[in-house]
Amino acid sequence: MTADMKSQKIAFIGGGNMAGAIISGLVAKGFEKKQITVAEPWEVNRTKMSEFGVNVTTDNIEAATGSSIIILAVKPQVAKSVCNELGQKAFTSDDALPLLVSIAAGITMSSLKQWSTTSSGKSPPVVRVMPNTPALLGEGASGVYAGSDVSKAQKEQVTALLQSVSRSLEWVDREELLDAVTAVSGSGPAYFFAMVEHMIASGVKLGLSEEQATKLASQTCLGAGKMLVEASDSPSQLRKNVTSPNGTTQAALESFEASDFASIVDKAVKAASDRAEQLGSELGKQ
Ligand SMILES: NC(=O)C1=CN([C@@H]2O[C@H](COP(=O)(O)OP(=O)(O)OC[C@H]3O[C@@H](n4cnc5c(N)ncnc54)[C@H](OP(=O)(O)O)[C@@H]3O)[C@@H](O)[C@H]2O)C=CC1
Ligand SMILES: O=C(O)[C@@H]1CCC=N1
Repeated sequence: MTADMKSQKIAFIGGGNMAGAIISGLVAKGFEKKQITVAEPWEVNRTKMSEFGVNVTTDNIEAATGSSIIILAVKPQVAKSVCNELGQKAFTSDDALPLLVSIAAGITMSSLKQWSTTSSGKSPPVVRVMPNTPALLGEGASGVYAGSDVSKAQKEQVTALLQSVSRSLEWVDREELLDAVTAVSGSGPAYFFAMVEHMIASGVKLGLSEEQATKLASQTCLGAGKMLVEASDSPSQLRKNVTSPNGTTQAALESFEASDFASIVDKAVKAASDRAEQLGSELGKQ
């Protein structure tokens, strides 16, 4: 972490799953616990957040006031009311407004800026980030898009923040590409969890104990993931390396293909991307 980041006050508005994953990663990477404040209405989540040693409050304005970076970590459906509240009550200084970093799926930069406009007509610089829950272990993948009024220093701060929790950090130059990021890596962990759930169920049907099947399938997912990231071979070559001619893997892959595996995955990823776009347009009209 840079010395500059150590002096920044960072507020999270919403202390749920994704905020918890990011905060856990930040604390593990040496961010000062006292530089982070989480505003969260639900006591159960406040207790979880306070276990990280960070400041916790129920008051969004208290968390946001004096912070140079405000991370909007509420559900998309709540983003408008929170932004309105920040614009009207937290962004009162005539000085430069803090950086608003939204992780909400689909919610567009123009909605975020419009909703958080102050009474004097100013809106904060906004960065949209699409992280994922492996941030919890410092193994996240994040996509980022910055508005044109975000300074170079602010981009560097966002990079430092996200690099602490993400192995892969991709800046995109068109906002709509964040819907693709959401569909591939934001929602992506759930696809692998679902695949492992099915593999465990199949292993149990074939006679393994649940514990054995869980350990074998989970470690296989981890091992394959590490090979994808660390080996120089492409995913396709790695698949070929496992697939002996007329062997067991070929039998399994042919079964996948008989159900049009590529089309199943393509439709699912497109559905996630479409839903992100739809959330942005539906909620943007409110
Ligand atoms: N989960 C994931 O894998 C990912 C999520 N995201 C995005 O992150 C955002 C948060 O998702 P996630 O963490 O899963 O959701 P959660 O519901 O777990 O967290 C949101 C938290 O915000 C709280 N909240 C509700 N209203 C307010 C308010 N007015 N002020 C402050 N806090 C409030 C909620 O409290 P309560 O429960 O009491 O309503 C809840 O604890 C979403 O916009 C999502 O699109 C992005 C990438 C991945
Ligand atoms: O399911 C969702 O809408 C959020 C965004 C990406 C992952 N979870």
